[in-house]
Amino acid sequence: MTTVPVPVPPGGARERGTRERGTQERAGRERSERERGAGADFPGFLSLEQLDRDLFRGWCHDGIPSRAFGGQVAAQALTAAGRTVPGDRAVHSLHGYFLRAGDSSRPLVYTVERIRDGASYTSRRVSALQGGEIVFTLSASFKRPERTDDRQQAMPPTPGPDSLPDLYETWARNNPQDFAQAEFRRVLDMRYVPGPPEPNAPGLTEQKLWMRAAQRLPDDPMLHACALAYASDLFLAPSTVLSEQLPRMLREEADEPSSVFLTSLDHGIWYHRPFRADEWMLFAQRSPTAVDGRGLAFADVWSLDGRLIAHVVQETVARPARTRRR
Ligand SMILES: CCCCCCCCCCCCCCCC(=O)SCCNC(=O)CCNC(=O)[C@H](O)C(C)(C)COP(=O)(O)OP(=O)(O)OC[C@H]1O[C@@H](n2cnc3c(N)ncnc32)[C@H](O)[C@@H]1OP(=O)(O)O
Repeated sequence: MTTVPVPVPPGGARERGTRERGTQERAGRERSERERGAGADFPGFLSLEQLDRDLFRGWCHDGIPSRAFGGQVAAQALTAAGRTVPGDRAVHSLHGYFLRAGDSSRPLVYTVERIRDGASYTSRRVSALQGGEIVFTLSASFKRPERTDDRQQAMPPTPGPDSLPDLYETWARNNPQDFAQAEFRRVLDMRYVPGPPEPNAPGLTEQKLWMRAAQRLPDDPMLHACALAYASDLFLAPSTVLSEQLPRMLREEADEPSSVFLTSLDHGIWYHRPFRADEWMLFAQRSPTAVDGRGLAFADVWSLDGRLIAHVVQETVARPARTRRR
């Protein structure tokens, strides 16, 4: 069963057998992760072994049952691209397609193509492979900084993160087993902003979350860009269908496994202004449409001091979950 357990993660009988088998496999894998020296922080989650000039290998943690977490694959692909770019250029946009489910028990190999090195802009294409098949493709563009006018809209009024409960505490109360295995806590602090009882406009779903890296990160802008990419794949998929269900998972009465199959199809990020991913970032998300088994969602990403630091767009497969094979 490859259903992504959103918004109410697994813990029910439906997924328990797989989970127990997974525990033994995971023990072996964690051992080998330690042997490889990968740490439980962003530098560890994004660490890549360089096999050749433009060829890298990385490992994904568990986290999304039966498939590698797309945010980690995208962030590792971006890390690989960044390793081939001169240090005076920062990433300003990326576009990726999730083509096959990644298997977190096996490494991913990242090949980087140097598409263009211009005077101002640098373009890279990355393919992430497993077993000789492409799992994810990324196009990323980097540029030298320029001094021009700075215009942005104002941040919407939002309760600050310090006034909101830790998302994991609520999660743990509702999903104790799942919580114990969540990899996300190792790298992300999260606060859910309670939304209005009714959507602001018919057909529109909205949700806001504060997120930041759980540990202080080194002063490497590329690492902060990759951390944002990682975090940005967590809650856009649910926001395409789950305006009511995401808040529901945070309440005590959340007891039913999700009946929705959600998986990220493609992902785009535009980075606007310098930021630190170890400081609070507000992901203000909205989804104006879901149809034909696909939902589209946008996130405006704000720093705590009201700077618009990025935009994220994602298309997601959103279907009723199959409980047995066709
Ligand atoms: C408080 C703190 C908590 C922190 C914790 C928070 C977590 C709470 C948020 C979580 C949020 C998650 C968000 C994840 C976001 C990603 O990370 S998802 C991972 C990244 N994306 C991917 O892996 C997608 C990769 N791409 C693909 O898998 C394929 O291209 C696609 C999109 C499925 C299309 O493939 P296709 O072969 O053309 O399509 P199709 O035949 O329809 O389906 C292929 C397979 O998909 C599966 N599938 C398709 N439809 C269904 C369905 N309706 N039901 C079940 N399975 C299905 C089946 O395995 C199917 O294979 P078969 O069983 O038919 O053999």
